[in-house]
Amino acid sequence: MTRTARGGISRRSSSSKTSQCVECLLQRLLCKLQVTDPNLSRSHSSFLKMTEAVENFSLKDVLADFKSCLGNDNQAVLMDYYLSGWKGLVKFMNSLGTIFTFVSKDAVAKIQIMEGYRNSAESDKYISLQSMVAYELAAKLVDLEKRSDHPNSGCRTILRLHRALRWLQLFLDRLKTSTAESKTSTMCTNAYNESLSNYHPWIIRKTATVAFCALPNRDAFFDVMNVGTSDEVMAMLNEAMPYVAEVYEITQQLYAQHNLLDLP
Ligand SMILES: CCCCCCCCCCCCC/C=C/[C@@H](O)[C@H](COP(=O)(O)O)NC(=O)CCCCCCCCCCCCCCC
Repeated sequence: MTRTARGGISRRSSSSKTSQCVECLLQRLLCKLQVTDPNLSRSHSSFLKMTEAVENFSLKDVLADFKSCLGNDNQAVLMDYYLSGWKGLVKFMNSLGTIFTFVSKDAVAKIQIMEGYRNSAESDKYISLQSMVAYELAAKLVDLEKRSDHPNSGCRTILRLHRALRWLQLFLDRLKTSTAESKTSTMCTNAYNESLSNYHPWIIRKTATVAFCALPNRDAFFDVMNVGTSDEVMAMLNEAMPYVAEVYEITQQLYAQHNLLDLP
């Protein structure tokens, strides 16, 4: 199935009245959540309370993990730093409120699968994404056509995170060039539509799109990043984003080279 077919117009246009009804329900659910759960409020002051829970957390450290991923030669992507970066992102996402739990749960499950490999007897085979691909392919541990004997191979699990990393890259790129008036929900939705949504079924796409509406505004978002002033956030993003982009590109090439970009 091609990207276009998965996220395509045909699927969207075929879902007429039913889709509108479900969308309506999701919208109502979201409105209700925003009224009853103060954590979901978009107001700056209530969002600041959330930052208390993640006091010592800075997005700067998270993005630094993606720099460390590249090691010294910038060729291999080191697994432990990659997973550490993801764990930090999950922590950040959890601070955004319960509405994002369905996203973080899935990311956590995937991180745990990979940590399981890193703590197994084959730990050294999973030291980098490159060694993982070489090992799993040679040992025939990857379901290439259909999920069956190896439903949670490292290759397919990392592919899901890799696709999500593209969303992150596009979202942070937008944030980097945003102005005080820019809406985080719009930036997030556009980044999602250009990337991850192409791999998600209709119901996940709709739920994700509704959840994005609960994102805090840009200033509050910057506060929870815990990096400093807007200018400092921008400077940090300018410095860190090339590393995220490089990790993405190296992984993309690795998967393309081995025909692994469509793993079921
Ligand atoms: C900032 C707001 C966070 C928005 C997150 C955007 C991503 C939305 C993705 C919705 C995923 C829904 C959950 C289910 C996914 C799975 O079906 C699906 C396929 O897996 P399967 O083949 O095993 O079934 N899984 C995936 O595609 C992997 C999704 C992993 C999502 C991780 C997103 C982490 C976002 C980190 C946020 C940090 C933001 C920092 C910005 C300053």
